[in-house]
Amino acid sequence: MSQSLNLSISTSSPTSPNFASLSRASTSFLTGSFRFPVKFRPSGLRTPAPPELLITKASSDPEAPSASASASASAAAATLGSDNGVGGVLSAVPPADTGSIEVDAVTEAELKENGFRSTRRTKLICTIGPATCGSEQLEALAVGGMNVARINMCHGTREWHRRVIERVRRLNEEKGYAVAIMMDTEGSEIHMGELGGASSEKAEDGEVWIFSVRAFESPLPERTIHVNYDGFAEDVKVGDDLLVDGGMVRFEVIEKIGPDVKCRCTDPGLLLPRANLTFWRHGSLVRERNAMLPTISSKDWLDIDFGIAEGVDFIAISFVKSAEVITHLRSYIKARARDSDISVIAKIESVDSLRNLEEIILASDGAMVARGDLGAQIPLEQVPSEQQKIVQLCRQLNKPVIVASQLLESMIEYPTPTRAEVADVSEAVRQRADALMLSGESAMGQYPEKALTVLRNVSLRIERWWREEKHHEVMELPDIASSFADSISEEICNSAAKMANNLEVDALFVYTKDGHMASLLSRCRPDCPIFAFTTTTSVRRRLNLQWGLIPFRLSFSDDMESNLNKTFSLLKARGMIKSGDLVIAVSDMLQSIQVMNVP
Ligand SMILES: Nc1ncnc2c1ncn2[C@@H]1O[C@H](COP(=O)(O)OP(=O)(O)OP(=O)(O)O)[C@@H](O)[C@H]1O
Ligand SMILES: CC(=O)C(=O)O
Ligand SMILES: [K+]
Ligand SMILES: [Mg+2]
Repeated sequence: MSQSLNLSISTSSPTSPNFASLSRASTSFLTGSFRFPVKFRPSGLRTPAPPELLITKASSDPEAPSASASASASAAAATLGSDNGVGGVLSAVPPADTGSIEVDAVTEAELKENGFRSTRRTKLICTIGPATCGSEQLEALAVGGMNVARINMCHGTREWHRRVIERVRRLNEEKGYAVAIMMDTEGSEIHMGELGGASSEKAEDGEVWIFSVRAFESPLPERTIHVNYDGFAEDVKVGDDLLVDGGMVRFEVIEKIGPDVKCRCTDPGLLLPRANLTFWRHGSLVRERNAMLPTISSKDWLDIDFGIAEGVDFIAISFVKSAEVITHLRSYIKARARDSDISVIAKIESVDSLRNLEEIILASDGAMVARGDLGAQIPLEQVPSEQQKIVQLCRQLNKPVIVASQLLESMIEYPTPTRAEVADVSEAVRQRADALMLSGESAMGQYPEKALTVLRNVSLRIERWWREEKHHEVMELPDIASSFADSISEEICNSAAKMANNLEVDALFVYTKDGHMASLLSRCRPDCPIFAFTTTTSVRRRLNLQWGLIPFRLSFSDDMESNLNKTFSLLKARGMIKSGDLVIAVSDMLQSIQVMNVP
C-alpha cells in the first residue's frame, strides 16, 4: 500500500497559476479534491504565487502530466564514476551500473546487525596524526565509525598529508568505506615553532623561558621557544600574560631584550610543537596585532591549492573573522576547480567570528565550534553558551556543525575518559550537533580507537535515550528558502519529518542530486534515520558530515515509482530492509511525499 502527495509546481511562466496536485499512484487510494494551504512568504521570490495551492485528485492515467514528466529528460539516470583516489574530478560514464547501490561497508554491517532505528545519528571526525597515519590504523578508525578524517595543515608536510589522503582513498576503494577528507588550514595566528624535534617539553612553575623570533639551529638552546610572528617582541609588554594553547601553560612577561622575551612560568604544563600563543593585558586579550594578520596566509593559499588538487571534501578555515574571506575562498575554489564539490567550513574560534557569526555561517557550507582556540579568546565559562548558540544557529540556517576540541582530552594518555568528558560529549549529542571531532586524542594519543569507541557509544546511548523519552525540545525552524521551488522543498521536508515521527516510520528515503533535500530532512532531526540516495560519490561523501543521514550512491531516474521499486529490491537483497518496513519517500525531482510499506 502506498499513499502519495505530489506537489507539481509550474515555475516556467511567471504568470502561470501554481497547482499542487494530489496524485494517485497505482497503489494509492486517496480520493476527493480539497484545498490545501501551503505556508509561503512571497517576499523576494520570483514567482508570484497564490496564498494557497489548489489540490486536485490527479488522473489515475499513468501517462497524465506530472512534475516528474515535465522535468528535464537530461536528468535521467546519469551515473558518475567513482572519484576515489583521482583528485575529485568527476567523469560522466554511461549508466552501466544502474543495477547497483553503494553504501559504505561499516553502515551496511550496522544496518544489518541492529536494524534501522539504532543507527548512530551523530557523525564522527578524527584528526589524523602520527598515531593514526598508517593504513591499519586508518582502517581501524574507519571500522570504528570515523565518517571524516581531518588533516591539520599546522602540522606535518604536504607530502605527509598526501600519503594520508592516498591511504584513506585506497581504503575507501578497496574495502568499501566512505570516509571523507577534511583539510584544516593553519591560519595566520601567532604560534610557537617546532621544539627542535622533541614531541613535547615540560614547563615547570617558576622556570624562566625565552620566547624569541630569532631563527635557531636545532637543537634549540635550553628553555627557548621560537615564535613565528616578527612583531612579537615589539607587541608584548612586561607584565603581560602569555597563554600557550589557550591556557594549558601560562607565562608572565618579565623582561624584553631585543628580539628575546623573557617569561616566567606561572601555570606549569606540557608545551607541544607549534602550539598557539595569545597574550593578555589587564585581563583582556591583546587583539590589535592579530587583527592585522590575514585570515588566509600565503602558506594557507598553497595548502588550499594542495587540497583542491587532492580533491578533499571539506576545507576548514581557521580564525575566520568575517564572511568575506569565506565568499572569496568559495569563488577561488569555483574558479580553480569548476567541477569540484568542496565544502567550506568556517571555524568559529575568535572574538571576531562570534561578532560576525550569522553572516559567516550564512556564507559557509558549515561551521566548527573550535573550542580550543575559542577558549583562549573568551573566558572559558563563556564557551558552553557560545557552543549552544552556534549549534542552534547552524541548525536554523541548515548548515552542518561540528563540536571540536578536548572532548576526551584525558584519553591522550589514559584508556578511559573522565566522567566530566563523558558529560561534555553527551551535551554536544543532546544539542544535536551534526558531528563530534577528536583532535589530539586520535592524532597523537595513546588510545585513538578507544576514544572513538567512547564517542560512538555515548552518541548511541544519548540519542536513544532522547528518542525514547521524547526529550528533544521543539526548535523553531525559520524559512530559509530563497526561491519558490526551495520553499516547496522545505515545506515537504518539514512535513515529511513530522509525518515520520507521528507515524513512527522506520526510515525516510530521500532521492537527491545535490544533497539539499537530504540536508533539509536532517535539519528536522527526525526520530528515524534518513536514507539519502544520490548519484555522485562526492555528494555521498559530503553528506557523511550531516546528522542522521545514511548516504547511498545510486543511479536513479525521475520516475519515483521505478526508483522506489529498484531501491527496495536492492536493499532487500542485501538485507538492509525487509518487507513490511514503513517508509516515507521524498525527492528533489518530483516534489512529493509518499508513504508506503516495503513490499
Ligand atoms: N599531522 C600531524 N603531525 C604531527 N602531529 C600532529 C599532526 N596533527 C596533529 N598533531 C598533534 O596533535 C595535536 C592536536 O591536534 P590538533 O589538530 O587539534 O592541533 P591543534 O594545533 O591543537 O589545533 P588547531 O591548529 O586546529 O587549533 C597537535 O597539537 C599536534 O601535537
Ligand atoms: C579545532 C581547533 O582549531 C580548535 O579547537 O582551536
Ligand atoms: K588548524
Ligand atoms: Mg584552532
